[in-house]
Amino acid sequence: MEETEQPLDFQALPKIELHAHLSGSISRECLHEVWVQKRERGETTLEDPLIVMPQGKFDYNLETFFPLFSKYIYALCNDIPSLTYTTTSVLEAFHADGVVYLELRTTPRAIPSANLTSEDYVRTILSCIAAFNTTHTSMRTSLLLSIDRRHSLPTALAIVSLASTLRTSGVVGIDLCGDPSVGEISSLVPAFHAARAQGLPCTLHFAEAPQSSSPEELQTLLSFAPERLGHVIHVPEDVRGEIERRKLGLELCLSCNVHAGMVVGGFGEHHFGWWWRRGCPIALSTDDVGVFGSSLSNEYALVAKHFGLNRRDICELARSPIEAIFGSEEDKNWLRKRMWV
Ligand SMILES: CNc1ncnc2c1ncn2[C@@H]1O[C@H](COP(=O)(O)O)[C@@H](O)[C@H]1O
Repeated sequence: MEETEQPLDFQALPKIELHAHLSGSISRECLHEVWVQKRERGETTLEDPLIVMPQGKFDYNLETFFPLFSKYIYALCNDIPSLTYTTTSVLEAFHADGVVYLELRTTPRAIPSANLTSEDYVRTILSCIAAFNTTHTSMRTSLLLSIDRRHSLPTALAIVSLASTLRTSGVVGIDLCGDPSVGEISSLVPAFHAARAQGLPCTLHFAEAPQSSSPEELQTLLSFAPERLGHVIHVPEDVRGEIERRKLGLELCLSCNVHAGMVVGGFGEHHFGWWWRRGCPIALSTDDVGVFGSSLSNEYALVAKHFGLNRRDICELARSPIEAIFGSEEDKNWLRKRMWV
């Protein structure tokens, strides 16, 4: 920040969040509340979330991070009341942090113990979003459906088909996510071709770890013609050039990358510095604020501090993802009027 400037209120700054995984965005306090309720009703034998994920612990690496979902959070958020409660709490937290446009993403999952299909799961999340959009008109939220790297082709195709069916109900695109150390991307090619054929925009976790950054994998991912990429960490120079040429939207998650040890050198060395003002829209994003503990307003504060961005730069940065949202032209116009200059 420049010496003469008033300090910027990063919470009041209208912000766009484009890379937030629903289950990873649930705060541990919220998980604890769900756990207390379930324990009182004799519905869970799980350990207290505040013991499993102690307050103040944010240094999850990729080995300890992914099992949090499969072994714990999914076992706790496993019926309509817990899904509704946690989703609404996530929406409230983004709203309170000054987010005006949110593309939340989630992996459709069936919950047989509650008799829920993966479509029921997605419809439950969509109805929370619709209710919140109605009551909180200063923030607009829509949903991306995530394909996990470990999914089989039939599952991935079913997710694309579900996204297509639910387009009029708040689904705006497809994401590719999951543990970067597992999964064979080439088997999923037909699913992304199907998404393309149906006009569904795509964002992909890209070069997130060395294991998921081979030249073959990066070329395969670029062949999906994605509109946006997430993380973009281990990207060779020629591929960076291609990303710049295509002006792809970039979802950069600084705290996640630093806390999880996915980048070296800390915040000041983050590749945000390389991508800033290269012509690609940049959406600073939280990834999993429930796990890594940094709100979107804090991500803007971190960038201002470590890269010396002044008020005007921050407003330019906050506006830059308008063109990269998967929402409508009307959403873009609405944002153009609301975002600070
Ligand atoms: C380190 N960053 C990341 N990289 C890759 N995938 C991630 C992720 N953070 C979250 N997920 C994906 O999102 C799921 C949880 O939310 P949903 O159940 O879908 O709402 C995780 O299981 C993982 O597949």
